[in-house]
Amino acid sequence: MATFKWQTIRRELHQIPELGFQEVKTQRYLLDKLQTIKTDRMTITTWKTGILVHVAGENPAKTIGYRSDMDGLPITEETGYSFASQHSGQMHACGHDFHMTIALGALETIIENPPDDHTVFLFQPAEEGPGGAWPMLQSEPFQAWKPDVVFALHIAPELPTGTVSSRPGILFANTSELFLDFTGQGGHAAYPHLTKDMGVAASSFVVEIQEIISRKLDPLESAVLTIGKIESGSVQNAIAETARLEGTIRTLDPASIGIIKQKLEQSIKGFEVAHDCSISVDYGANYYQVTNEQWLTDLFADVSRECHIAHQEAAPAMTGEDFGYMLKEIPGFMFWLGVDSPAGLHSAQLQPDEAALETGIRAVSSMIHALSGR
Ligand SMILES: CC(=O)N[C@@H](CCC[C@H](N)C(=O)O)C(=O)O
Repeated sequence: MATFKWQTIRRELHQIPELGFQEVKTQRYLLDKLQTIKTDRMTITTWKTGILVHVAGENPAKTIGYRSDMDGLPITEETGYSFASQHSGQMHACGHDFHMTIALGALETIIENPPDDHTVFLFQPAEEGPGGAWPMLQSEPFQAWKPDVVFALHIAPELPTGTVSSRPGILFANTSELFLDFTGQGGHAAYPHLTKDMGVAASSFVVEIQEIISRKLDPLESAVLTIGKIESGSVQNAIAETARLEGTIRTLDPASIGIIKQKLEQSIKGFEVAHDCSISVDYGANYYQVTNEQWLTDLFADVSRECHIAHQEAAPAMTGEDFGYMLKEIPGFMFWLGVDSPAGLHSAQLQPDEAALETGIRAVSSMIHALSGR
């Protein structure tokens, strides 16, 4: 029965994905659900499209924070779900519908059986971009209830349901978005010699910059440079005057991001001369690495085993998370929750196993209780 309730909530949230700082319906939905479980112990406040919920402890010595992200992605869903996204071109393709449902479930468990310490549940907007963690961290409501310790989870499609995974130290990478705009001389497709073709320039650029990782960075450093979107031209028989590339840079060492940006800028200068064009670069949102505190990660492994949830050591991943900014200021950790989906994160076919909702709720609420009074 309880599983059915969380499944319903997850499905309702799945239908209303919204992009970063546009989570208006999502916020309304969560506020309505929170009203149904509201007690005198709970204080609810909003910040932008986010929500903070304070639950007073029985005998508080500190505040424990738990964070869920809220936003969807600009991806057109291809799951075939009967409860697929009702928002055209937007999808919960990174599991934030799961994350929010689990936070609600853990909150309800905590209300039913309050720990000694205070708890703060953070529903944070804009994780996929432009980044809600950093401004939320500095907001007045966050500072008023600032947790002494904070944690979060992320679904892991490649791990079996009923399992969790984490590691001490670095779990997620440093990231920087990358937006490049090429401008040259367009013209008729039949007269290429009279133009500066930005379709050709941008395509060559995508290929050339692969060498930054393979030839210009120390091979012992872990790094990714991905162009995920290419846009150029408007018709088959004209040469494009503009092109836009959108991508992301990822590194495990924060210093490597600077090296990659410097090499990129050198390539840009060379390309401007070689292709007689101008190229502007914008690094968008930058996230700091997720670094897990050793004692908290160890405690989580013990808690998981005690509640019969299989725990395995994770490897660092090149995914990014603005939760890294919270962990930079407050001791904490993040863990992966197995959801056994053949399609991965950011796939239009992502189908996490809803049985994992119960595992997530149990893992989070048990960890809050284990932390309380320590
Ligand atoms: C867990 C996850 O998938 N997070 C996102 C974070 C995106 C950061 C930013 N928009 C960027 O692309 O650099 C990820 O793509 O790893």
